Amino acid sequence: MVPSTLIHDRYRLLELIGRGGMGEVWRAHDESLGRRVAVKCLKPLAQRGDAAFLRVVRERFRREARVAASLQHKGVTVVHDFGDDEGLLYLVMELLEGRNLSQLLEESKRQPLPVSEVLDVAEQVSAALAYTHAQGVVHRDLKPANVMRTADGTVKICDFGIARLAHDIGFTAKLTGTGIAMGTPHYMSPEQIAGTAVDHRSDLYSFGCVLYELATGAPPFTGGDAWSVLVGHRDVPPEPPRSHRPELPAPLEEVVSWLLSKAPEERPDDAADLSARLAAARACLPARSAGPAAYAGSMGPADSAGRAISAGSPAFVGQAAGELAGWGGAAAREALLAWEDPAVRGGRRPGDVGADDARDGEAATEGPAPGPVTGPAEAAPLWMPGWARGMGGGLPAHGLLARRTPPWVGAEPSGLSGQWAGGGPAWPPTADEAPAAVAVSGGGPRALSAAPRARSTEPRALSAEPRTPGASSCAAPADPPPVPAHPPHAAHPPGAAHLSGAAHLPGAALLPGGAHPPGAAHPSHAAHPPAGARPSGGAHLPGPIHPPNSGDPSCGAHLPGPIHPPNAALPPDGAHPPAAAHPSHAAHPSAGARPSGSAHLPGPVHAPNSGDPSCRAHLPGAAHPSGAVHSPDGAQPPGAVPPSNTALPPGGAQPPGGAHLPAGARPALLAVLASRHSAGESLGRLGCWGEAYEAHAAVAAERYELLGACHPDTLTSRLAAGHALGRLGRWEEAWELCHGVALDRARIFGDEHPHTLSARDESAGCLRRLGRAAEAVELSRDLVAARTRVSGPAAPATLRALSGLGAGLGCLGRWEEALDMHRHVSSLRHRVLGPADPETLASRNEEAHCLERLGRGEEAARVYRALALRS
Ligand SMILES: Nc1ncnc2c1ncn2[C@@H]1O[C@H](COP(=O)(O)OP(=O)(O)OP(=O)(O)O)[C@@H](O)[C@H]1O
Repeated sequence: MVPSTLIHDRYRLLELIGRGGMGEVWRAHDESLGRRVAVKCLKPLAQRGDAAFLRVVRERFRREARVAASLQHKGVTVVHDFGDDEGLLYLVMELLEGRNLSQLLEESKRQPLPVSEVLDVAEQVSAALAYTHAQGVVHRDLKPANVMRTADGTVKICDFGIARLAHDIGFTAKLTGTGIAMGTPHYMSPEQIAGTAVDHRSDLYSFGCVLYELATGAPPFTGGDAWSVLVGHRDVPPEPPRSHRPELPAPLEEVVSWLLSKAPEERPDDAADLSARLAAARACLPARSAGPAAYAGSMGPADSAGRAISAGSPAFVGQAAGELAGWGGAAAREALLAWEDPAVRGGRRPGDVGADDARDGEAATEGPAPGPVTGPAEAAPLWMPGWARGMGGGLPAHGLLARRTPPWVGAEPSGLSGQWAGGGPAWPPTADEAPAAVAVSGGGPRALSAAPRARSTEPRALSAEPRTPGASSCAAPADPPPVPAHPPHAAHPPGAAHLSGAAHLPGAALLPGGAHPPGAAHPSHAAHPPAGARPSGGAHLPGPIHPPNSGDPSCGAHLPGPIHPPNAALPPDGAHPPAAAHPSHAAHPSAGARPSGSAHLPGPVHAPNSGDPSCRAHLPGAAHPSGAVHSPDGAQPPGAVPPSNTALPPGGAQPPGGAHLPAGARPALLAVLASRHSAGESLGRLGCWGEAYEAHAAVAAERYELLGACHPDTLTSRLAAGHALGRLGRWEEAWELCHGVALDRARIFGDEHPHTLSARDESAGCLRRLGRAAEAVELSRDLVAARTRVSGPAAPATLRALSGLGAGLGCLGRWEEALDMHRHVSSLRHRVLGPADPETLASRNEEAHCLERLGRGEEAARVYRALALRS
């Protein structure tokens, strides 16, 4: 948009106030009523060219705007009007003259606010939330940028309803059924991160994060990268605010900690419940600051003479330090003054979880912070993760500075002020792109070539055990997988190779305590994929990949080494000559000795439940780790597990790695990996596919090392890495990974196990994307048959397979057949899931698309119209 634009012949845009993920906010003039207003223009969506989808969005916008307009509370921004001006969705609000809390923090150089102001904001926001929650309205994206403080000190929450709209359309939660909200990572509740049900208590958690930031200067979790923030919310108890600022009144700390309870049921049930404690906190204030903060202008705290002062100014520090003297004495006063010290400000900030210097460096290379550079230039990059800048969390929202576009809007050309251009994945994914609870696409062998995260970068305070197994889609098993810790290298007879973990030599019993029989292969070989071994990876399953006591049928006690691929050039009994034990002389088959990735047929490799004897019998690392490729020249080809962690040191010394951890460390490390996996999932849901990929690849590599290539968890991670790569558009690699995992799972679980089928689903999707439609159709037909046998003809998974088949037929130009398929699916979904279910709507949409392609425009339009009404 440009200044002077007249919207709906009524609202003249005057000046851009700011820009967020959803659109731009303008100071405007209502020419009809002759008053100043704020107009939020949503970013245009039309370029997506999906008429039905746009209708759905418009309808949702209207619905949410109506809800927002119905809210009447002095703590909620008034919505006067909304509309659709030739495709431009806009919202007219009262014009708030003031600053949002993010701006206030930036302007105060991220100094914490004086306590009286924190309390003032707490009281006003809790009153507003108590009201809106009583109306049944959940904000879902509460953050400092969405809370305005006006010149007279009134605090108002913005964006009710609009945040929900963003949630609905931005990340297709409704369309895929994943239930994930588009939230701001620094303020996201654990349940938003987990993608589970979100209610008003999620707002209370976000509110706790906001208060934490106001009180300490930083949100509770601000790690050096995305996963550490997400893992922090999910698993790490926040550091008590008073550990950062001892002078905070204890009741205020209690309120913040209560709000930040991980489990919703442990939070207050009602924001009104906070009032007593907030009053108690206010009672702790010295008399002169016990009342509501005085405001002079809109810039922040006022000095004793009522002049506006900058929070970073000496006057501000003096004032706040004066408060401290009342509660915490000289030490507290010093603590606050220390914030002024550049050395303190440049170091770790409250809530940092695991941001090591290397990561900080990485973050710093991502470009200049989009926020106003009001603080010391060196401070922000050191503790604010680069990815978060692009996501708007806790960052200035006043939009006059560059801001990275969220991935979901990146694909659309801007129709506003030209600031939103950028590439991004196609959006939203269709239902068949998201067959599992978390959408799956593909990934590539290179998924595993990323070096694993240095352990030093892991959250320092991660709990040793998974907090709520099963709560996330890939929680660690309550008990670690049955992989005994490897005894110290010294325990092995000289020259003897070692069996890794619980792997068994054919005919050889595993010695108690994981002792290794002489002659067993060295575990490091598991990490040295032989020639021709192929990678796997891909689909992202919504839960632990293996049942709780995952008796891996083919790998026995979780072979820590590679899986033997079919047709591998191995001795029939699977035993390997001693020479093969060391990677440097391993008897890697030549590249031609086994089928390369593309030579594998995408169907079953072994009979169902065959208990793949090769998998059980082969020594770990012997010849064929399924998860890796070893090129003849020894270079790690795409998909190989990073060699850095796996190289066998000269002289046969044990390589560093999980297999050599002290036994007690293993469960903790596995739990950390599970958390990191979940964080990767959350990143994916947030559209950060590059980072999701890195997280999954790193976890895959570490699981490979700890658990072996054919452990179900390793495969899950590899599949997830593949999925992320697919979302990055690297379909060839995605297919390699998905296909490989499908093969491995077929061996481990059997051909018709749901996990196997999920991976094959993904393979089919990749094939379609690669234009290998005939193969995709063939695979989809097999899948439909298998899903029907396993789950029944109307099971959601079967319907997704059918939908994939329809999509493949469409790719082949067989639109009539595709239409039949989609109609069949939508009628079943209609019956099973209901007419308004997103999956039902998605298949109706496919139907309409087929009709269009068949030149049956009127019928297509009818379906689109029905869809728009339905939504
Ligand atoms: N009614 C209003 N009056 C004045 N300024 C407003 C009003 N509503 C929002 N703003 C300001 O406009 C700017 C942009 O707001 P917007 O809601 O688009 O972005 P955001 O909340 O920072 O990000 P996102 O939309 O991604 O959550 C912010 O600085 C916000 O404080």
